[in-house]
Order: sequence, then C-alpha cells, then structure tokens
Amino acid sequence: MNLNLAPTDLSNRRLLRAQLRKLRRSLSAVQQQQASLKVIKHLRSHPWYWSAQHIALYQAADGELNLAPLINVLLADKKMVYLPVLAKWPRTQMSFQRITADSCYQANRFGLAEPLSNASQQRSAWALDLVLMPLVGFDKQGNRLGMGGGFYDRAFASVRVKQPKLMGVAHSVQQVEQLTAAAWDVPLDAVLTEQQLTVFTTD
Ligand SMILES: Nc1nc2c(c(=O)[nH]1)N(C=O)[C@@H](CNc1ccc(C(=O)N[C@@H](CCC(=O)O)C(=O)O)cc1)CN2
Ligand SMILES: Nc1ncnc2c1ncn2[C@@H]1O[C@H](COP(=O)(O)OP(=O)(O)OP(=O)(O)O)[C@@H](O)[C@H]1O
Repeated sequence: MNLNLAPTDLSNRRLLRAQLRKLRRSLSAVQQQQASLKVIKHLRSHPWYWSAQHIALYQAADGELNLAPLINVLLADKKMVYLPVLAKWPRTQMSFQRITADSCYQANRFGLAEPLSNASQQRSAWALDLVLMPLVGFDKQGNRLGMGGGFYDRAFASVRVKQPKLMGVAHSVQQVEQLTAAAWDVPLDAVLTEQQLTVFTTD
C-alpha cells in the first residue's frame, strides 16, 4: 500500500487501521495457511528463537497471521508459551498467561479467545524473552500500527532493563510506505511476515 501517515493525524490513523484490517481479512484460507507455515520456518531459522525460553504470542482473529500451528511447534521445542490476557481492572492492563496443550479459553470483552487467568502462571513483560506482537500495519523502519488499544505499548513502555525482543507479525500486504511513530510507540526489534524475518536491532 502506498499510504503516508502524519504523526498526530488520529483520524488518518483510524482510517488506515480500518483499511489494513479489511485487507488482511480478504486473504484466502490457502494464503493464510501458507503464511502460518512460512513464518514458522523463518522464525526457527533465527538465533533469537533458539536463545529464547519464554515466548509470548497471540490467538489470531480478524485476518491476523494465524500462529496456532506455531504453538504446537513451540511446545514441541520445549519453549514456555504465553498468551495475552486483558485485566478486568485496570482495563488498560494486559498480562501474559502461560499455556500448555491442556489450557482452557474464554472470550474476552473484545470477543478474542484468551486463556483462563491464573496469576501463578503469569510472567511479567520484562521477563519474557521474545514477544510475537500482532500488527495491523508496519513500515520498513519497524514503526507499528496496532489495534489502537495501546495494550502492547503500555505493557512494554517501562521495560527498559531487560527488554524482551519485540517481533511484530503481519502479512506482507500490511506493509505501508511510512508510519510516523507516536511518542508512546515501543519500537519493534523485528518484523516477521510470510516473506521474511526483518531485524532492525542488533545483538
Ligand atoms: N489476536 C489479538 N489479540 C490481542 C490483541 C490483538 O491485536 N490481536 N491486542 C492488541 O493490542 C490486545 C487486544 N486489543 C484490542 C484493541 C482494540 C480492539 C477493538 O477496538 N476492537 C473492536 C471494538 C470492539 C468493542 O469495543 O467492543 C473493533 O474491532 O473495532 C480489540 C482488541 C490483546 N490481545
Ligand atoms: N505507555 C502508555 N501509557 C499510557 N497510555 C498509553 C501508553 N501507550 C499508549 N497509550 C494510549 O493508548 C492509546 C492507543 O495507542 P495506539 O493508537 O498507538 O495503539 P496501538 O499501538 O495501535 O495498539 P496496541 O499497542 O494495543 O497494539 C493512545 O491513545 C495512547 O494514549
């Protein structure tokens, strides 16, 4: 897509978000399945994957790149796997719940499936090693556009000491010409699409 986004133009941000969500929903089931398999291959070829023990991902909805097949691979590779759960209060907070093959799920207030919350099996954002973050849009510098709730921005805003690797995940059609980061946007370390894994930071 060839769309530029001005930094503080919130109505533009909303419009772009709606267009990109429609675009990803229009992908075929075959395109979705192929994308799911390709990202597993790209991810497992990168050293960040092998050095990570605690990995967070998401349950896809709304045409998002479906990482469900990856969950089984992670468990087989003996990774500890986490999914986001939204807090009842404060409503802006999100935690990361450890899951296994036997975990149970329920719909959250946005209708997204999330694991049942169990505080003893949660991990702080800073203590994760790798976070696969759902994107609505991204550009070639690693600026991101999310669903607009600010959940990921808040969860990783103060994580500066031991920063997990933040890897955005999207279909390549969700790339836009340029997004200007909002002041609160946490920068991505990498973007993973069905085409490639692009790394923006070193070490
Ligand atoms: N699969 C997935 N899980 C995720 C996220 C995501 O982007 N993808 N999130 C990433 O942050 C968090 C949820 N964030 C969300 C932020 C806004 C809306 C939203 O505005 N949804 C509706 C409005 C519905 C309503 O208000 O009832 C919409 O589709 O317009 C949904 C989820 C945590 N879990
Ligand atoms: N660190 C923060 N502290 C407080 N509010 C924040 C913080 N980060 C983001 N927000 C708020 O969250 C709202 C949504 O931000 P933005 O539009 O960048 O969401 P997003 O990055 O698309 O969503 P997400 O992070 O859920 O993927 C903004 O209006 C902003 O005020």
